[in-house]
Amino acid sequence: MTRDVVVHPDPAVLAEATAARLLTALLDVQSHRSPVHVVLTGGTVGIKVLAAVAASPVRDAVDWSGVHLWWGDERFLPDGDGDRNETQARDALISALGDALPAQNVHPMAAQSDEVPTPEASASAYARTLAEHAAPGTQVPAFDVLLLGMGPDGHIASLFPDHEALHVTGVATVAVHGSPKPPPLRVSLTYEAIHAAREVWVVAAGAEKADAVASALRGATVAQTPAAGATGRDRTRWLLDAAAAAHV
Ligand SMILES: O=C(O)[C@H](O)[C@@H](O)[C@H](O)[C@H](O)COP(=O)(O)O
Repeated sequence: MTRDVVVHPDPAVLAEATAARLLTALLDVQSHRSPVHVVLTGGTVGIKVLAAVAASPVRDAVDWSGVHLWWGDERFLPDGDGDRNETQARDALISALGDALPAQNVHPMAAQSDEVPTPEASASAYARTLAEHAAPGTQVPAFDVLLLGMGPDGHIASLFPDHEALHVTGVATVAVHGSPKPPPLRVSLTYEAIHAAREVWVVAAGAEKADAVASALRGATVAQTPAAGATGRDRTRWLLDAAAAAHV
C-alpha cells in the first residue's frame, strides 16, 4: 500500500483538485472495469468536492450508468432532513446528474422511519445491501475510491476517538450512539469495510485539523486518532490544504 500526502493552498483549491482527481480516477477505472464503486463522505469539504464534480465539464465524460455511490456514514435522521449526508449529496451532485445516474445505483443508508426505527436497523439493512453487491465470500464491493472527511478530533466517517464502534469487527456497518458531533445517532462503515477499499482518500482542510492530521500520519492509535486507521488496500491519499498540513 502506497501513501501520498498532497497539499493544496486553500480549501477551495483542495475541493476543486479532489474533484478533478476523482473524475480522472472514475475515467481511468471505467477504461478497464465496470461498475465503479465510490463511497461518499459527509462534512463541508466532502460536499464541496461533490459540488465541484457537478460543476466540472469533465463530469459528462463519466459513464454514470456504471457508477455506484455509497456512503461512509450517515446521520440517523428522517428522510429528506437537511442534515443527512444523503440530502446534501443529492443537492450538491446527484440531482444535477439526473437520469445519467440510475436511481438504483445510489445506495443511501436508510433514514429514520417507522420501518427503520433505530440506527441498528439501518446498519443491518446497509450491510445486507453491501453484501448483495459484493463478490462471493466478501461483505462489501471492492470500493474503487472511498472518500473520508476528518474532524478536529481525528474522527473519520462516524468513528470517533475512544468510541466502542472503533473495535467492531466481523461486520461492515455499525450503529453509533452518543456521537460527539451532532446528531448523536449515526450509522457508519467499520474499519473492515473501509480497509476493503482499493483507495482511501482522506480530505481535510483548516488549521483545526492540523494536530489530528499530524497525529494520524505519525502512527497514532486509532483510539486516539481514528484517521490513523484510514487505509486502503492499494493506496491511501491524504488530500490537505496548507492549514491542515501545517504540522506534517
Ligand atoms: O457525517 C459526518 O459528519 C461526516 O461524515 C464526518 O466524518 C465529516 O466528514 C468530518 O466531521 C469532517 O467534516 P468537515 O469537513 O465539515 O470538517
